[in-house]
Amino acid sequence: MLAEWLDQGLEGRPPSRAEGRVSGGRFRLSAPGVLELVPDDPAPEARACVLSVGVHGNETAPMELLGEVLARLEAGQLCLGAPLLVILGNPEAIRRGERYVATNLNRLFRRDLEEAGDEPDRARVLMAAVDAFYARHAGLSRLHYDLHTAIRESRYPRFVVEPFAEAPTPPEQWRWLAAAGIQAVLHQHRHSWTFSHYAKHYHGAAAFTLELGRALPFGHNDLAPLAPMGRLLQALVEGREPATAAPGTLAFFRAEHELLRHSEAFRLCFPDDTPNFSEFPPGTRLAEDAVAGETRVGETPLSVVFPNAEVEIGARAALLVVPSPPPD
Ligand SMILES: O=C(O)CCC(=O)N[C@@H](CCC(=O)O)C(=O)O
Ligand SMILES: [Zn+2]
Repeated sequence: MLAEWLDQGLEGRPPSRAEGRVSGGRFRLSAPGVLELVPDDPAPEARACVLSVGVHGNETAPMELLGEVLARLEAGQLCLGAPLLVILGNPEAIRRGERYVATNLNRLFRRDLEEAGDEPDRARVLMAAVDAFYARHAGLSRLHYDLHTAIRESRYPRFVVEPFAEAPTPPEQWRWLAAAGIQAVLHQHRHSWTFSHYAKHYHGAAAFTLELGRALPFGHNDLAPLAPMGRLLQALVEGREPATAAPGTLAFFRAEHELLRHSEAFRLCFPDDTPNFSEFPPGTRLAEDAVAGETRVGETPLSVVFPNAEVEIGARAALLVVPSPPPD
């Protein structure tokens, strides 16, 4: 039923059952594409976990990975030990195989959102679902992993974005992520109104956007490099303490500037296939814009992450980042 729920959601079919049991607990569909699972007895190490996929409709590997975890739960190979909120972010975009339909859902997670339209409405549904879920499990530590894949190759194929927020990241996260095959961490320098930022900023959750390789169509993903991440997700589902590794394997970066597209006549001055975390020396011209003029690297080399000249006007066209010391 659970893996079937994911397939039905992807195909736009209504689910065959809105609630039922799995080993160790019960599940309920609380909104389209929103599945809540509640254990009979939460394990001592359980966190209240939000696991989201498909916030961008063309990022399929996380949906396949989470589908495998749900299939194991359904088959009785895992026993539910923690409350989970499993979210299919943008079902219509998933059905179309597109990043978004009208506007980027992952910029809309703010409580003062006033925009009208399908994606703003979806953001409101998801914010309400997260608020209600964390309120129902108020005694537990909060976690949100928002699973994505990136448009381009990357010097670090698997990395996380740590949203900017007051709440510090619990240090165990670095050990879990290192054991799960994450290679780099990018600390955001300002509010970004992404889904993971929402959970961290408004709920104090340990929250990340996880980039798990490149965005490819269904059936073209190699899930083998994501096996350690699959094991981390399984541990969270069972409420077990996940495997840990020394965080010394993680490369840490912090965002220094956000390059915005201000006009139609915006272009990036480097090839489209430049991998994430490519470094440019001082003086390099990075972008030209009819309104903002040109952007050049200053005295310190800058690396570029998520370069995309095709974003909506006013949106982020790249993050410019520098290495940073590991957190204490
Ligand atoms: O590869 C790209 O250019 C985009 C991949 C992607 O969707 N990244 C997320 C990052 C969210 C964050 O900054 O936390 C996004 O752009 O929404
Ligand atoms: Zn994405």
